[in-house]
Amino acid sequence: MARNIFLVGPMGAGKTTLGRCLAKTLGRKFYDSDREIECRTGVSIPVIFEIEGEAGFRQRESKVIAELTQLNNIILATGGGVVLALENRQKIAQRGTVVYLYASPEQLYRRTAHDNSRPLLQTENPLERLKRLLKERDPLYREVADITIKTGERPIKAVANEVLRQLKRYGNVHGQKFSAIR
Ligand SMILES: Nc1ncnc2c1ncn2[C@@H]1O[C@H](COP(=O)(O)OP(=O)(O)OP(=O)(O)O)[C@@H](O)[C@H]1O
Ligand SMILES: O=C(O)C1=C[C@@H](O)[C@@H](O)[C@H](O)C1
Ligand SMILES: [Mg+2]
Repeated sequence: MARNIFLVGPMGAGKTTLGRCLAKTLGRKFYDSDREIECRTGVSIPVIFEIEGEAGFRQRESKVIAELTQLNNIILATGGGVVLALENRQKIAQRGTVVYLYASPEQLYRRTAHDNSRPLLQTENPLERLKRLLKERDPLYREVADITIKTGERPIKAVANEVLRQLKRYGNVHGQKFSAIR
């Protein structure tokens, strides 16, 4: 049985985009904790933040993480704040190989500036917010990560290939067939 692959990292790191790409290449089922919360509630994340606050959202997130980490052979893109709760960090670290996607605050800003689906970035100065969040959370991402990948300015497919190389070295995709992404 292949171990789960969990993607962690800040908003805009590419967890959702890369997770989909990896799942397709590896023939595994893909989940996204943010999408799962939206499906279950029937509303968008900004609406959940508006009605229940961040605390309400975090409770829903922990419930989803507890359930999804029980599955096998999946690829899971997590929300950027999943690592804040110790219980989430423990479950993620125990139940899969964890890949931390790193990008600089400036890169994250460029990738997230075009959409308003991230309530924590709806501020006067989203770049400053990203810097602060990354400073606070980087040690937590590193605490759970088995593999850290700098996404830099590389296109998604190049990042996906690097993740695949590392996972292979790590033994996660050992024995599994996957076609290199071109
Ligand atoms: N390596 C990359 N190079 C260029 N653009 C990228 C890269 N990775 C992601 N992007 C783009 O950045 C945007 C955000 O990516 P994505 O939604 O996958 O991030 P995320 O890590 O899932 O964020 P969140 O935590 O908010 O869910 C998307 O438009 C995606 O196409
Ligand atoms: O970094 C965060 O705290 C968040 C990231 C997104 O994935 C969503 O989970 C939500 O917008 C909060
Ligand atoms: Mg995402």
